[in-house]
Amino acid sequence: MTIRLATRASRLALWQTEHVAHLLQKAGFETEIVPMQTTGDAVQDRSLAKIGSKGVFTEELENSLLRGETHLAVHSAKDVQSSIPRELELLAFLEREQVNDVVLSFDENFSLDKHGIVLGTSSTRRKAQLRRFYPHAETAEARGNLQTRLRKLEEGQFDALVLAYAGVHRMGYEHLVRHTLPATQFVPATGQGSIAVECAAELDNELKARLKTALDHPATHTCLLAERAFLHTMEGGCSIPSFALATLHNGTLRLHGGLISLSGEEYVEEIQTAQAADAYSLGVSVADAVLARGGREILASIREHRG
Ligand SMILES: NCc1[nH]cc(CCC(=O)O)c1CC(=O)O
Repeated sequence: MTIRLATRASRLALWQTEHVAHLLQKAGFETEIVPMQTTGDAVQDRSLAKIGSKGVFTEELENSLLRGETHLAVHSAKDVQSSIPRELELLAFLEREQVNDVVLSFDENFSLDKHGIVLGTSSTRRKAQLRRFYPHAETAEARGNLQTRLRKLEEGQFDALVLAYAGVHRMGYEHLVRHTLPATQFVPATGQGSIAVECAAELDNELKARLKTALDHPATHTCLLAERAFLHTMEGGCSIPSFALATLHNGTLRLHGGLISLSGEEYVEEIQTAQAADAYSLGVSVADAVLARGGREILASIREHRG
């Protein structure tokens, strides 16, 4: 049978969807890739925090699932909103790769320690983390897909670009990496480095099970459950500077989550562990602790700032 795959049309999205198609073909399925434009692709002149975070990269793909035009939608797990409609289901998370953020520059001698450097990023989390850990650096808006951002870097709109290693690796830009930011400090966004596969809840159960077997990486799935429960409990979506990274070792799940103010001054982090079976409640518990220990005030000041 032919599985129709909904995807954004960016090069990164197509790479990720081809990867999914390849795994499905190995499991005996035929595949057809159906690229589409999303609001997030169309609106390039405003930061994501300003267009709103609710599914700007996913909604059009989800509508195609709901209309039955495609069987699966392929997303960067990071771009999937923390709660999805009941008619849809997150079926699989592909094995996660290196989760770190990295700094890219055409200048081989680029150093983060230099004064007056300008770093391109469109993420509120990265801006806030840079303000906290590299206060002498300036940040500049860098919206658009990876190719657009690299073009802006090449044009000299900033000295370096901060990106997820996962996308840099998938696009073959590793030769431009000058720094790997430690994930203990620049804790990544929920889901960074994994690919999420979504389907309509009403898709045939036996087909769902076969697709899940072909695609899902159970350890990654467990980590993402905890991170997504954290994000959901934080009530802030992807436009607030929250971060969460779960790791699984010998059945023990560890979740490092937190929230940082836009200025980088206020910082609340929490690390807890639990059994893998309790992934969801671990995410809720870490978020509750962050909110109780000052996170609520940070969220309120971010909302006030946005107006
Ligand atoms: N928000 C855009 C986005 N969504 C997923 C990735 C990278 C790939 C990944 O994290 O899986 C990126 C680019 C970036 O943050 O540098």
